[in-house]
Amino acid sequence: MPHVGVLGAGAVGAYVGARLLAGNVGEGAVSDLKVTLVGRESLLDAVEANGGVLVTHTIAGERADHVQDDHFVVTKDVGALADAEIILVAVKASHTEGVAKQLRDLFAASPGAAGPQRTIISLQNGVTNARILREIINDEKVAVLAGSVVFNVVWAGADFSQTTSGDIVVQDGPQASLFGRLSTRGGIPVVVQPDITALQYGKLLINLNNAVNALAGIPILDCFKDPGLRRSIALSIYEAIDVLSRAGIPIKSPNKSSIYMLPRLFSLPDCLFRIVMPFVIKIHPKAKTSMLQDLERGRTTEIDLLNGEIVRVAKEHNLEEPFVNATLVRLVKEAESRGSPKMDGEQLLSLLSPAPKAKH
Ligand SMILES: CC(C)(CO)C(=O)C(=O)O
Repeated sequence: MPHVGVLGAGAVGAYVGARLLAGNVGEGAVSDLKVTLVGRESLLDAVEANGGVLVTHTIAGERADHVQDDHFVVTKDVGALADAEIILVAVKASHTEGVAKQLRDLFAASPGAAGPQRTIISLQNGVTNARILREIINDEKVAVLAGSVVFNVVWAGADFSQTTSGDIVVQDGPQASLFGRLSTRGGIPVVVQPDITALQYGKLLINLNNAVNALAGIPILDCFKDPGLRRSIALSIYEAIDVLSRAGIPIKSPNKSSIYMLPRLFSLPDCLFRIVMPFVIKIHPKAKTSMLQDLERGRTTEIDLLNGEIVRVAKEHNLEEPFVNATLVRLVKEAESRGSPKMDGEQLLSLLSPAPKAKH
């Protein structure tokens, strides 16, 4: 019976864990599965208040599955992952180093508890997590695979709803195909690829909309109705593509549409945007980016690893500071202490246009 652990069972982590169970336990299941969700007190409380049941809604709403806690464990204790063959890391990118140290110590204290091989799959936003986990854990019996979740999840109580379409992409390696099979049976298709770095940068470009969404403070669909907010997203993506290409970093789309089309799509006038958008991605009216959800929960965001990564790459390659993304980093950092400023498109666009240089 495979044991899959989720370390950082927030919106995405608990959703993926619950979908694995929905597709792989009970009547007609091909394999039996044990899932351990390591999360915060709020998850434990929500599951208890819901009679030990987790509910998941897939994007089209065609499936609402209930999984009972005789199939899973929810806990705050990382030690519960000692015998997990596969550990999905879904903590915020700012916590990667901390959990890597916890896992390193756990594995050192329980060698062999999960058999000859452990696999860690990073399901986090950003491009550096798998490397950090690999470097800190530094154990030849532990494979660390990069991964990327290309959809959004909104969490309320013990209810987890997938609110945009998209798959999971995972770097090939030990147990990647087992995870892929389990997840696909649970209704989340997994694409396994030998190297996913270019795809991770592609996902990062999609994630640049998180900052605009967080500053607007409204659901993604409402955000996309404002041409100024759409233009702000387009500007940040154009600028990022420019920085990454000048730095020689390849970019590949993690979904079916071309990543280079994305800023053009966001620059379309309302009437065209409304026609084209549904062909690119399905979005539920409740969808809010993880960055806005973080601001609403009073947490620090992943801004440094998203728009901040573009600023970092520019600096590393001695390029001019990317004004739009640097400004978004500054504004989101201010919002982390004050809450979302709930800007409209015109307000945000005016801040994203550099002041004209003084004439001598
Ligand atoms: C909404 C989505 C899918 C893309 O920005 C996301 O990854 C997030 O919320 O972090």
